[in-house]
Amino acid sequence: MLKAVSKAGAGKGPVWALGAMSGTSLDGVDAAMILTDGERILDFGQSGYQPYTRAERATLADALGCWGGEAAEAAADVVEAAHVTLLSRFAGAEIIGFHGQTLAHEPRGRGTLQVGDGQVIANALDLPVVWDFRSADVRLGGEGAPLAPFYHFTCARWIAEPGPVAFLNLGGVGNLTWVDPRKGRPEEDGAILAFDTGPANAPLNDFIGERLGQDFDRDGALAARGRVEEGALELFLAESYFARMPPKSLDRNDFSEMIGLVRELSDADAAATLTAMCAAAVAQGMEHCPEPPSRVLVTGGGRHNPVLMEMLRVSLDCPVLPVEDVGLDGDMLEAQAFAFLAVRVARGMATSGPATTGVRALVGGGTVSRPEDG
Ligand SMILES: Nc1ncnc2c1ncn2[C@@H]1O[C@H](COP(=O)(O)OP(=O)(O)OP(=O)(O)O)[C@@H](O)[C@H]1O
Ligand SMILES: CC(=O)N[C@H]1[C@@H]2OC[C@@H](O2)[C@@H](O)[C@@H]1O[C@H](C)C(=O)O
Repeated sequence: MLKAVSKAGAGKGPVWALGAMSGTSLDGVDAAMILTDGERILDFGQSGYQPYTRAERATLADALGCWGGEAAEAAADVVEAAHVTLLSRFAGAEIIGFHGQTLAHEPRGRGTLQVGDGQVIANALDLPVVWDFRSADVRLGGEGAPLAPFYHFTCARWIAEPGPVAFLNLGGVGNLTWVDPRKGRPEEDGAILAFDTGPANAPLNDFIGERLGQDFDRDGALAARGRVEEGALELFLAESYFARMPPKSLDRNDFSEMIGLVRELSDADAAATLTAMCAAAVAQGMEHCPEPPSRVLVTGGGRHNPVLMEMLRVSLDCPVLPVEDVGLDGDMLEAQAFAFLAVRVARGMATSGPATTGVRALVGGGTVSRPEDG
């Protein structure tokens, strides 16, 4: 067992790593394997998804914003159980990258909290587990998020992108990574600029849940029938977050009050307006890119929403494509990112830096837990 981590840690060759991500949408856990040496992607492997039940989702939702206590412990139990169920279906991994579920994120305040416990996962799977990826970055003055950008850089190299390109993740929260793959490594000056754009699907999901008891606006069907309320959109864009220079990051519920801006509207108009807010936040964020990217490659569940994708196409000055168009898997990219980052942590490589989280210097965040005997 110990051999596995020292092998992944000390060696230079590629290893199969298994990454798992429980995102801010609270829909479930994604897991994926990649073959990597922490610098390159050599192959993609098995992937899988474990949805949370309605009751599990409610337990997680109740714990959002908690820094401890019973609600957070109950959430940790749910997260650990779902991960053990999902990850035990995989074979051949040498190391696991376990992101966990973010319950609270206040990088300039109390810190950042992802549950559950990587040691529990290490013991159950009998593999070394890298986890708590964000705390070290926050302790050193960084935002602790986003962390996928070093992986996005590597993806840009994998697709042999000739110049600057942007990756846009549309999960519960949105995040944008501008990368210049002409630079040799993600740590180099000018290789990356990354930040959270604003809320993405979370407020829309919450609204749809509140009004219609559904999980989300499937295929944008409701928004497609609505009209965007420009006044509400303007009020939303007046939030100081959008003018703030990156790096910057958000907690899932930082913009939860924006539902108030659409409360008086019909279901369809409210859905259209919340969808437009997500797209407008991205458009504002694009202004921060050091130079225009040739295209925006979209990952995360929001790329399945044709209304949102069309709004992005109308408001951005470059092609907007799902990452599948370049051969990547937009449902698994974040899980792959934490597999990649696990190998980097095990090998003492950086996982974030001034251009991704605003941390003072390059930092390799993450704790390594090895399986305990017994
Ligand atoms: N067919 C679809 N139509 C509309 N929206 C969709 C569709 N499929 C997924 N979504 C949206 O995508 C969300 C899930 O996205 P994803 O799995 O990327 O989120 P996450 O990984 O939990 O979040 P984050 O990246 O913020 O951590 C769903 O909750 C829903 O809002
Ligand atoms: C604190 C936290 O969990 N942030 C998530 C969240 O979900 C999207 C966005 O906000 C991003 O900043 C981050 O996740 C991705 C995987 C990241 O770290 O790159």
